[in-house]
Amino acid sequence: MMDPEKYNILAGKLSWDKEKPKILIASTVVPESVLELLKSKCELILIKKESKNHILSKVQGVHGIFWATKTHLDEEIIDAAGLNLTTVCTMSAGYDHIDTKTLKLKGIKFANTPGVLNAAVADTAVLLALAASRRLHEGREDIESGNWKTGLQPRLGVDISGSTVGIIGLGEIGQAIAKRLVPFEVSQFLYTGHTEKPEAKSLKAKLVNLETLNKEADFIFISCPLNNETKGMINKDFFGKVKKAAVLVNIARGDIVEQQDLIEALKSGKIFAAGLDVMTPEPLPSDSELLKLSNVVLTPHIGSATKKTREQMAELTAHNMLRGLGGENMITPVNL
Ligand SMILES: O=C(O)C(=O)CO
Repeated sequence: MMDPEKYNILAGKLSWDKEKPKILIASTVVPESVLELLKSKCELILIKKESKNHILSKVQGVHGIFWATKTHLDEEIIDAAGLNLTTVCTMSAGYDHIDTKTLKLKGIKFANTPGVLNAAVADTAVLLALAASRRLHEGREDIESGNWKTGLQPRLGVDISGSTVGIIGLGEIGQAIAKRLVPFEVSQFLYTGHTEKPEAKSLKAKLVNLETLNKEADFIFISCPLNNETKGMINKDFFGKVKKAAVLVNIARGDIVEQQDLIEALKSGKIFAAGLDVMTPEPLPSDSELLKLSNVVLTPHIGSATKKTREQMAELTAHNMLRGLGGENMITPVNL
């Protein structure tokens, strides 16, 4: 349910001098309650097809872009919007699909939706870690193919209890993953990052470099943003040093991992298993080699896909948009 007071929004007070501002909403996933709120203040231009040409044909003259698609919001679309455009809000935490350089150059305000999805994404990470380490996919295959052996199961998994968990990027999502794993009796948490995180103290997590995490972690969680520094960071070199019984979980972005190198590592037994919510490309083609591997558990980028979380993301995006258009401080702006 929408709570107009939640963000202390100027919902009632917001008014425009002349006509209502126009917002392009590139989404079919925005809840009706959020559309209603926006409709009361703005003229909405709804994009029902995710095709770039369709978006280009609708975007001209808009004041705001509410972006809830993984389509690249690139310079061409931003240019096509024209000079009215003041505010872009993405209904996502990550914004590697947004041309922030062009937004900055043009002085366009930008906001994302951090925070509200931490729990859902961290839950997905734990789901994948357990599923991959306990060979969920292979077990299912055994049942389906009639290969379920009687007696004690020979397909042995690896334990989280007593393990060393490495978290690449101890931001809010990384911390939420670690907090969920504490009751699993993890032996120690390692994390990588540029600086020590104050929150790491209560988790007794130790800041290490990627090389140390690579060599020591039994479970490796990727929870950092995709950028020039992290693109392709988990590659052949990494898999050359990883523990044979290690489990890799990626809930961040597919491009942080060199996917072909991961496939080779999974096939050759350099790594035990992987649980991936993100991959390259998305959607993954149905003939991808990843789908042929038994030691991989895949989910189709469902990290934030719960009803409550998506409603909260949409609400936050809407409130950012109204504030941005109204010249107020946005709730979760990105400093470009
Ligand atoms: O919001 C995001 O960036 C996500 O990818 C959620 O899974």
